[in-house]
Amino acid sequence: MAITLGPNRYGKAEVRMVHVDRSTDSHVLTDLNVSVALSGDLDAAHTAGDNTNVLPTDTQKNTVYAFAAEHGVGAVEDFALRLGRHFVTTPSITGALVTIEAYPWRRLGPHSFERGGGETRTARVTVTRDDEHVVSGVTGLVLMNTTDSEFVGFIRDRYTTLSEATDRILATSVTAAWRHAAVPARDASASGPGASAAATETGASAGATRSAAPAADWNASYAAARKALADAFTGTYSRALQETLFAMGRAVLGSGTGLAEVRLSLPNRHHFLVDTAPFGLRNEGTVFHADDRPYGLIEATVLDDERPEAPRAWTF
Ligand SMILES: O=c1[nH]c(=O)c2[nH]c(=O)[nH]c2[nH]1
Repeated sequence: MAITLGPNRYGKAEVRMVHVDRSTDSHVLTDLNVSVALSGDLDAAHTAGDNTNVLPTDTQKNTVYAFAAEHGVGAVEDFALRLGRHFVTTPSITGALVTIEAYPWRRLGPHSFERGGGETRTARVTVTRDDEHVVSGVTGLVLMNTTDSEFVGFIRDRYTTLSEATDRILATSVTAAWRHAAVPARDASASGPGASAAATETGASAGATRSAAPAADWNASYAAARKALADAFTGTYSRALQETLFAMGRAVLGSGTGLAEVRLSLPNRHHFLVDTAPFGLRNEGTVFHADDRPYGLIEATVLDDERPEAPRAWTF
């Protein structure tokens, strides 16, 4: 039996960083959870205990803080790209995955904020010597329709007890991630705080084959995609959560230019009508039990099939 080392990666996970931009009287608060995973010429670290090629995860964590201190944060996609491009300048490191969760804070005043209980914005950036991918997304976006949802016509076998529902609650907590077809070239993306510093770094992007695109307004793109998700959920008469999912995926791809693919994961947050007959009361769709588990889990990828696939964007 020959035992060899398979694919591997390593990095600092979940660097919790809060950044306060004080450059205006109205402070800008950014609350992030940043994870880094690096790959490259790391066989000897695993097989011979030789750390010559290892950039410590502690250094990776420090780099996250240092980049924010030096350049500010800006859109999470730009911050992740700056970090990823930096890490692959280390000779032994050929690939970097930077994932970011951005926690929402609602402004209460110029320097006061209330933590939003709502959704988390996400970014997943992969950088190698040859290509770059940006996937933006959202998780924990909880939506409910109190009507305009049915579920009928499904298979019935000897184990089926479910009644057909012609008017039910449809609720879900959306996890969605959408892939941008092109990534702005280093110079084009170097806008916002610290742009000049980022633009003057020497890096691996020189000579790499990347599909260059104009500087992206990641924040506007995120807002449009998020609105498309909510509008499609609200506006679709649903014969199954599967149908709603596809409508949401189509809406995201149509929400802006340059979106190639969206992956959706939608738990069906079941709301069961409570039987009030034992109390001599009718329940005409007013009193429900919100069940937390088990739940149906509806997942799919929706693609613009004129754009090339990019499995590396998801499986790094
Ligand atoms: O929208 C639904 N899709 C299903 O596949 C399913 N299965 C089920 O029991 N309820 C539902 N609802």
